[in-house]
Amino acid sequence: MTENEIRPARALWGYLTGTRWILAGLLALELLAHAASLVEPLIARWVLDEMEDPDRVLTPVLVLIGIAVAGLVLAWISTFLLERTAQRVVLKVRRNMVNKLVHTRVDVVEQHPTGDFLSRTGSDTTLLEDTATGPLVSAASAPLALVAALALMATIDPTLLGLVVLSLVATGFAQRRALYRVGDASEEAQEHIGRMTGVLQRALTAFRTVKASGTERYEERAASDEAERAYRAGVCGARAEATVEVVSMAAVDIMFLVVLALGAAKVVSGDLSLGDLVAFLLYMMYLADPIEDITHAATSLAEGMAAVKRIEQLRSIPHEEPSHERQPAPAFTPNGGIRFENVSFGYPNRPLLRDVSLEIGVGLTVLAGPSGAGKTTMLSLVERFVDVDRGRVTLDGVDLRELNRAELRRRLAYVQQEAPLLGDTVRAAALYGVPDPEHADLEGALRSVALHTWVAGLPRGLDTPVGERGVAVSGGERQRLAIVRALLRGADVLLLDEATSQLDAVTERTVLHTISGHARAHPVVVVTHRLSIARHADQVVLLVDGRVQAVGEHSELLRGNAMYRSFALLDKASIDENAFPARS
Ligand SMILES: Nc1ncnc2c1ncn2[C@@H]1O[C@H](COP(=O)(O)OP(=O)(O)OP(=O)(O)O)[C@@H](O)[C@H]1O
Repeated sequence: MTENEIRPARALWGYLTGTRWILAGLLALELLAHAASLVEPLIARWVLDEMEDPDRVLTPVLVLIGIAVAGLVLAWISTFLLERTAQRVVLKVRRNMVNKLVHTRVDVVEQHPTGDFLSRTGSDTTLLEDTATGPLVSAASAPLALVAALALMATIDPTLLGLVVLSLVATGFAQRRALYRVGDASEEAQEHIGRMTGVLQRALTAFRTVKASGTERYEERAASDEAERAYRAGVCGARAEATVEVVSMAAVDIMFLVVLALGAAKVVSGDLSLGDLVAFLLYMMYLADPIEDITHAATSLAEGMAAVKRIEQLRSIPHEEPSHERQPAPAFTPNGGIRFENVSFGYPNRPLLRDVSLEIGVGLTVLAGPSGAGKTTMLSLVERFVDVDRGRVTLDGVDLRELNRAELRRRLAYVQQEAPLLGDTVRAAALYGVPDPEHADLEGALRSVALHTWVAGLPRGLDTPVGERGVAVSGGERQRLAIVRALLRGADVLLLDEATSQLDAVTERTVLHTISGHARAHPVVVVTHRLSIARHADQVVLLVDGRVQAVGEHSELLRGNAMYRSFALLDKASIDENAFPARS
């Protein structure tokens, strides 16, 4: 066995922790069932030997019936337990995968196709269900049953047994290659199913764009191409599986015929009694069962191992939380805040922030600058979605990398650029991630961003469904609901990434007042292209090409920085005194 085969086998063994005793019990039951079947030919011989005496034949017949009934009861119990155990194993693996996924790093999730994650968690684990218990028990019990049957056959006629063993070994060799093909084909099929899910997931997420671009056919083709590749791999696997099965069946048939011919000759020559030949042939027929079980177990395990490989790849994604983090975080002091100290950061093969130093205290800080300058990345560093390459970012003087990540994030409220809504209803979306939703002033927060009248007009008020991904809500409403959620978190620091970009001027004015009010007691960082808010900022940071080009008040930058002035001129509201009242 190569390391590539041993690793998934070891992983599968790991999944069985906690259910191994049940499996051992099931194995015992299975062996009992096999033992019962093994005794049957002996009793059949007993029946044949007693045929001439009707009084004595009744006992072996009754024993035969008793064994058959006991076999059926055992079969029911073991089938049920096998299924239940398989479900438990799959549940455990799914929980573990979900845990891995939600606790992994942001960059891992953002760089990996979502559909593939979904497919591994859903469809690969379903495949595991067929492997987790039944084939494993068969793989352990069937060979034992086979050996026991062979041992009993040896007591009848060693020459005939030699023939049978030879045939079995030859069969195993003939099936080997086909079994590898079953595993490879299954892995390939699952790979394509993952890609198909990815294509569909992407298309359905941007469904309006797909419709408006008239690209339904393109997306359809992309998804059905992947479905077809999965089908082709599946057919290839089915072919290999059929080969494995037929080789087994042929082996059993050929063995039976050869033994029958040779055995009959031996009976004629007087080397073997008729009863012995019948018993040997019954064992031959009995052998068909464990051989079929081994064949099924081998093909199921080949498919299961392919699924385990893909599950393990997902389970090996890195966890976000390094162990060295200190906890708890120091208490927030009003004079504290965030500080970037000579920070440099780059994405793989793409240097971005260069020697950024910046102090963000209580008050409103606006991060402005051209697209791609690194503004969102600066917020990502504060949230520790990514970590600095050089320098450090501190909160209240403590390096963020020394803080417990969960504790750090509890102290931050963040609205990401697309302001997605999570939660089924308006209420759930507004209270998502709020630590004490019972006591949150939802009404007041909605009023502060001018959403209260909108909510009052909804058919079911706060309990109105927002639709998947919040599509039943307009862009501006979504952004304001996201701001409500951030405000209600009661965090020390508020981070807003383009959170007002879809608001009309009047609504924006109300929201900016709320944000400015919040900034009187908290550090608030706003990333924006719309400089209307900059007039009210305590400091505006102009970030260009990953460097801080200028820091100052809006009016200072207007006077002293040509690039900022050109941005502001294009955004008339930022220099129009009447756009909304200036900061008092
Ligand atoms: N996860 C990532 N992996 C690789 N490159 C990234 C990643 N995230 C952002 N970038 C790149 O880093 C640069 C800065 O991105 P960032 O989102 O920080 O800019 P920004 O100033 O917020 O831009 P915008 O104003 O357009 O939102 C961009 O060129 C972007 O392509």
